[in-house]
Parts: sequence; C-alpha cells; structure tokens
Amino acid sequence: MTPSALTLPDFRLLRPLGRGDTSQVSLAQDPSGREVALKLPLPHTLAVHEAAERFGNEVRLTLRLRHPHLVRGYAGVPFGPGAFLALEYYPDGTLSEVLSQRGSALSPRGRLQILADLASALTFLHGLGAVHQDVKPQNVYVAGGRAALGDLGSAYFATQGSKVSGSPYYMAPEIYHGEASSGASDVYSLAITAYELLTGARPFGGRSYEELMVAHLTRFPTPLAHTCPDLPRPLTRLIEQAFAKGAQDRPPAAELRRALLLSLGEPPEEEAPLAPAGPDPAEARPTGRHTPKPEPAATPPAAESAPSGRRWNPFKRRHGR
Ligand SMILES: Nc1ncnc2c1ncn2[C@@H]1O[C@H](COP(=O)(O)OP(=O)(O)OP(=O)(O)O)[C@@H](O)[C@H]1O
Repeated sequence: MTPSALTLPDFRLLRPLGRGDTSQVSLAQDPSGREVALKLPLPHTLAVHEAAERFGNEVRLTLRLRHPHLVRGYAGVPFGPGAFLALEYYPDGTLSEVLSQRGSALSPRGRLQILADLASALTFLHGLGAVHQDVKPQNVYVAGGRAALGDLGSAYFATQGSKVSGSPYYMAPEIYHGEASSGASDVYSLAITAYELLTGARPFGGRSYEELMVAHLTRFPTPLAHTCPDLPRPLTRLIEQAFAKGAQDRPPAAELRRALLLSLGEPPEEEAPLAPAGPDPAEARPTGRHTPKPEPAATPPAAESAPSGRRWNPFKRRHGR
C-alpha cells in the first residue's frame, strides 16, 4: 500500500503527544511499523469553515513540500470526518518545549545550527514563492540537534493573493498594520526566534496586545552585540537588520542562512532548489464544502475580544479578516 493511500484506520494509536488549538496529536504506528505523529482535527476544527480550511491547507502543503528542514508528512486526508495528517515523529518535541525544559543544555553552536536549519527552510519556501506566516519556536521541531519547521496551516503561495496572519510575540510590524505578509515577515519572525534562542529572552513583551504592538512598531531590542559578544559581528548585524520596521529593509532568508552557515564554519552552498513532491500546491485546491472563500480585504489581526477574565495569549495565531 502506498503511503498516500493510507486512511485513519490503518494507524495504531500508542499515546498522546500534545494538543493545540486545532488538533490532537498522538504517537501512532503505521502499517509498516514506523512511528509517526498522527494529527487529528478537533471536532470544533471540522465544524468551523476557516479552521477546517486551515487544517486541510496544512495537510496538502505538508504532503507536497519536501525539504530536510520542513517537518515531513507521510500521509493524510485534508477534509471530512476521516481527516488526518501523519507526520515524522520528533521525540524531542518543539523548540519551545526544549527551551523551557532543558534550554541550558543547548550549546551556542547547537543554537546557531537550529537557526541555520530554519533559515534554510525559509530560503526554500520563499524560493517557491511561499510565505509561512507563523514562524515561532512552538512550530519548530528538534531531533538530534537539527531543526525542522512545521505547521504549514497558514502558509500560502503569493500567487494565491495576500494574507495577514501571525502570532503576536513573533509578528512583523506590517502584520500589525494589516498589510499583506511576505517572505520578509517570516524573516522578522525568524529574527525574534533567533533573539530568543541566542539570549534566552524574547525581545518584545507587553501586558496587552496593544502594548506588544507598540513595542513591535516603535522599539528595537538591546543590541545582540551587547548580549552575545561572542557571535560573529556580520551575523549579529544581519539579525539586527532583520528587525527592521520596514519589510523592504530586511535581508532575505538566504542571506541569513549564508551568514549562519559561515559562522558554523560550513560552506554556504546554494540552497538546493528541491521541487515540491507533486503538482503545484497552488493548483491543488479542495472542492466541495471547504472550497476556500474569496480572500477578504486585509485588516489588522484583531486584539483579543475575549470575555473579560480570560487572558489574552500572545502565542496564539491571529488572522486578518
Ligand atoms: N511531529 C511531531 N512530533 C512530536 N510531537 C508533535 C509533532 N507534532 C505535534 N506534536 C505535539 O503536539 C502538540 C500540538 O501540535 P500542534 O501545535 O501542531 O497542534 P495544532 O492544534 O495544529 O496547532 P495550533 O494550536 O497552532 O492550531 C505540539 O505542541 C507537540 O507537543
């Protein structure tokens, strides 16, 4: 049986791995005995058009895009009651889990390696004309000191139109302004992730969405050259440029990748132009109940309109409407 022909009953559930806003993830075994992370949409995900659409998008793009530093998808069904996504299992979990549980065990070189892997994944995506839209440690998976970027649920191809989405701690100024995201928005999110990984603290905080927005729009973090004096100067300069408020002033991901590889003493060969594994994802549109609605005009991701008493969550993804 080819992996793409697998359906949900073909997997044997072993134990829960985690749960997000959209899905429940379990360790499972496929018919060949391989351990996989099996992602199932939560009932409310299937019931809400936008959430179901996002899950379907993640399934389609994950199965289609192949790169050593993108989380690998083995099999999946994008829509309907049998929807699932079988992913490569990362026993170390997310970078965010690694940082909170045993961050001190990560060597300075190991941190640069993780960033080089992420810059490599973004170079690949941007080279295809895709934008990830949700780069953050919660979406980075780690194994044996190497990293892979996951959660392609918000990713899109620029040829499909413009989108506005991100997670407040990692979101670029243009997204706060309600402007379309681009590869440069991913580069900004990578810079925030880099700062957190290299210094142990996020560069911008706030007690509310508005405070965090003001920080992203008007402040600059303490220079990395002060907090991490051992890093090569060209690298810290480039990461600082990636914090630019204007998207056009940020370096491309490929330049960050090159500087990171050089700082690791590795030859910065060109990113191999790996082709997507199947037909153009931009053309692989679902049909039926979950056919995407036309893109609405972009507006800034809204501040949390939660009932009073519920805390806002600066990690939680937001979409322009
Ligand atoms: N490939 C994997 N290997 C190991 N653990 C995983 C894997 N994928 C997911 N997990 C675990 O499951 C948890 C939930 O996954 P994830 O964050 O992707 O859920 P989600 O509901 O799709 O996300 P979101 O909240 O962004 O909608 C992760 O935090 C992680 O602990």
